[in-house]
Amino acid sequence: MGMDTDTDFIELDDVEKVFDVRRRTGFLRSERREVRAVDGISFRVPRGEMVGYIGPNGAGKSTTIKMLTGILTPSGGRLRVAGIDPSRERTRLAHRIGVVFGQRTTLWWDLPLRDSYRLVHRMYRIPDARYRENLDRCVELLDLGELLDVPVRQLSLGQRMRGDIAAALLHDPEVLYLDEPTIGLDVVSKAKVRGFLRDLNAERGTTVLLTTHDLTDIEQLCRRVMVIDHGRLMYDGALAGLHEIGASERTLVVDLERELPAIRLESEPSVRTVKVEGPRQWLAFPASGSAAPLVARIAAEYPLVDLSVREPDIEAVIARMYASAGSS
Ligand SMILES: Nc1ncnc2c1ncn2[C@@H]1O[C@H](COP(=O)(O)OP(=O)(O)OP(=O)(O)O)[C@@H](O)[C@H]1O
Repeated sequence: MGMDTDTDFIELDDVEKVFDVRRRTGFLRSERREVRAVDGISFRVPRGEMVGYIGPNGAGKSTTIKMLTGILTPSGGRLRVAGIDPSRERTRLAHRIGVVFGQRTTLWWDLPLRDSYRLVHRMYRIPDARYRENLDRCVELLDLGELLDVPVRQLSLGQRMRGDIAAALLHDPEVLYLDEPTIGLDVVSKAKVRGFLRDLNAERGTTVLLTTHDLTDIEQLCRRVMVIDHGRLMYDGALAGLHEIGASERTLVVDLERELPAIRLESEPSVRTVKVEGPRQWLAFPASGSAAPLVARIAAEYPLVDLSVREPDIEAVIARMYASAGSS
């Protein structure tokens, strides 16, 4: 275990996962089809990094995570986590990774949290002192004190999620895979979970791979983000880079005195009205240009009440990335 496992802590080289799907096409007839859920992905994650892994539904995120835990065996390519081939040594790897799926719990539904944790304690053969120390820490930082004796099924979604995160951390994993850890949570619970993950990463150096549809999670937690679509890596880099990709257009939000047909400016052909909602209209214009002449023209030709300029947000940027990938 030298430098290599630290810089290439998670290692994927041209990893593929192909599913054979049978589809019924008629009575007694079916056809076989290949679904390339992951289609040749390569990346490295150094120890201690917190990386966002994002993409639209069906992009291949869960399939990647399942291969990283050893639940699924890759159809091709090479994959290592902490130097371990996950599907070959799933049990050995299990002692070094933690997994949290936002959509389903790994806790025992009818048991109080405390009992679930005791089972985890035994399953992973965690030394007693270590277990107590980790449990105390999680209880304090995740605010679980009052919840320990409540059966899991009686917990709110946010409480359960915090309970799940604690369960995944009791055995001191070096890597944490989080699949939608803030899905369905209210604002306060989201903030709590994010704060906890940030501290965990900073204090313990836990490597985190985070899948989410909530880009605020990424904004607040990850400096690096990977975007996957159709099983391929579309982007791997700083979050700021995603902004740049989309910086080609800004939006002018115009409030008129009354509802009018979409604004059209003969003198500004590069401006498009992208949305009309009552007296409010949204106009997209090139970021390289100035908004001032545009504003002057609109004021001259339309009954203008108010306006504001909006910078592109990453949601829009990613949507556009997908749109351009789909049309190529
Ligand atoms: N066991 C399976 N058998 C057949 N096809 C599968 C299987 N698991 C996933 N797929 C297909 O592989 C593709 C990728 O699925 P995957 O669940 O990895 O996407 P995802 O990015 O996690 O999506 P979501 O955000 O909706 O969870 C999809 O087309 C999916 O239908």
